[in-house]
Amino acid sequence: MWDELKRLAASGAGTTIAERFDNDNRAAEFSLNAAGMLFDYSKTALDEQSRAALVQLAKDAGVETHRDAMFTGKPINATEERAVLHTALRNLDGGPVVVGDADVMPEVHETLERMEDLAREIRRGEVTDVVNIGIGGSDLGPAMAYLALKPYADGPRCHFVSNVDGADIADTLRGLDPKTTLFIVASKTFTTIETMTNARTARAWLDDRRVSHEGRFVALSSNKEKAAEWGIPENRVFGFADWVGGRYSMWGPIGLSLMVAIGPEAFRAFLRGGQEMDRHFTAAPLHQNMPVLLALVGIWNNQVLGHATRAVLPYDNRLARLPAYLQQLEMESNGKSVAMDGSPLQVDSGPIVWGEPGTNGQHAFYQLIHQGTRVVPCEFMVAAEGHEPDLAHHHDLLIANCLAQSEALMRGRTLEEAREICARQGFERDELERQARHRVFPGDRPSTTLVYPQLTPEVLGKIVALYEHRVFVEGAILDINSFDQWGVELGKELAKALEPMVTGEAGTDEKDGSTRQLVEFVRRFRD
Ligand SMILES: O=P(O)(O)OC[C@H]1O[C@H](O)[C@H](O)[C@@H](O)[C@@H]1O
Repeated sequence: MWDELKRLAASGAGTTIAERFDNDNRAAEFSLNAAGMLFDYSKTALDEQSRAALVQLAKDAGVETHRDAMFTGKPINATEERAVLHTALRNLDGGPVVVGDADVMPEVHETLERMEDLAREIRRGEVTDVVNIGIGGSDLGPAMAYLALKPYADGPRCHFVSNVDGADIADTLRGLDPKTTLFIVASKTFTTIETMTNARTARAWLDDRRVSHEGRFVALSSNKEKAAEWGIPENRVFGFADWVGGRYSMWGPIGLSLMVAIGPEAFRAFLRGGQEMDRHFTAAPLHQNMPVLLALVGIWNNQVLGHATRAVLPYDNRLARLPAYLQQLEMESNGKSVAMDGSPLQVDSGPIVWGEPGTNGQHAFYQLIHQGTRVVPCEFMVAAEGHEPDLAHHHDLLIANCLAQSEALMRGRTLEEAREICARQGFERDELERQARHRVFPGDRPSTTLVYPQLTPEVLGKIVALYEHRVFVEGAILDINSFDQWGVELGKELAKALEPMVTGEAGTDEKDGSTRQLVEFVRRFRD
């Protein structure tokens, strides 16, 4: 099928995206309205044939069987022999979900209710600031969502400390009152060096100010023993099972900071949104299935056409951390070189994901997107309505900018048009020709646009679940295990060995010349 797709791509290469709009129905035929959102993928090089071939690719890869295996608790994370059931965390009014021979839903509900009790208590009490200490999946989800849902945040202020760089926690704690600050230590394993180092620093910060630890710490972890060892009382520990992957964990205890900020009701709305996307994903046929289509467009651009990156461009300032969140979700899930059976991948792994909110990006890196030599498929997203009714004219401009970019990418500007512009500006002959060439836009650059009504908790839930399932579908098609992350281990091991070299307790003889030189240079400032 890959060969067939490449053949279709080559045979379609002579037709531009803009020319494909000669068919009046293209916009409707190459978009999907589901779960209250519109996903428009008509500004891509796909045609009916290539889309059908991609749907067939998904079928051949057994996407539906894999999907059902995930939702029914089969151990699809085969390198760690774990089920993958973050969807159970948002299965609010769904049926039982069985892992092994036990229904996991009673415990999911019980934990959710305990979280809600604590969140209510915190929101009623004297806590002014909540500091979530976590990294990766124990940071990016709640940090992204806290910013996204600022209009709903009526609880204590939340802060997110992730980096082992002392600057992070120092800057966060400066100005906070130790008597009204609550620390949430969020770590699935409760062994992550960055998080445990920051948590110890938080404890020392309280000690230095002679404030008792009592009631000041909450732990979110799968490793309840380690959390207990750390001295956090059992009723302040919120556990989750190993079938919740770190980067898929914001729906459960890892979302506590968000729940405290926006309140349990709004958090439930977020879960409901995720569940609605799950229902769509499990019920809709592949060719009318939003996560599947988003994945197929991704596969087409990346593995078939060979575009190595994709830009996520939310025209929504509150989604500023979404690209970072998606970098972990997509790249930690699908950045792998071997198939499930350990053999080398036959095609490229998942793409490099990056992005920034529009319109800021327009004034920075869009130059390359429009005129660079490489094609960057763009994923635009925008809300029909903002949260600032008094500033509706800002929102109109925001939408206009978003739509203008996808139009510009597709249409481009011909040399002829550029010459006319230059002639109007008074350039003549050779100079006109030279100037005109700088003003040409190649066009024919693909993009998709997701439009949602407003960035509410429910809509955010839908968007996050949409991307989770997109990653799942791409992983299934590529025959990748999207749920392990062995690629992060080597650096961790080497860092452990390097620390005593940095402090001078161990020599660097065994290291390569470059590493030795770098350590020695740093050490010059220490002695
Ligand atoms: O939640 P933790 O166990 O502290 O893990 C935090 C993060 O670090 C790991 O190295 C993984 O790469 C991430 O997937 C994980 O989210």
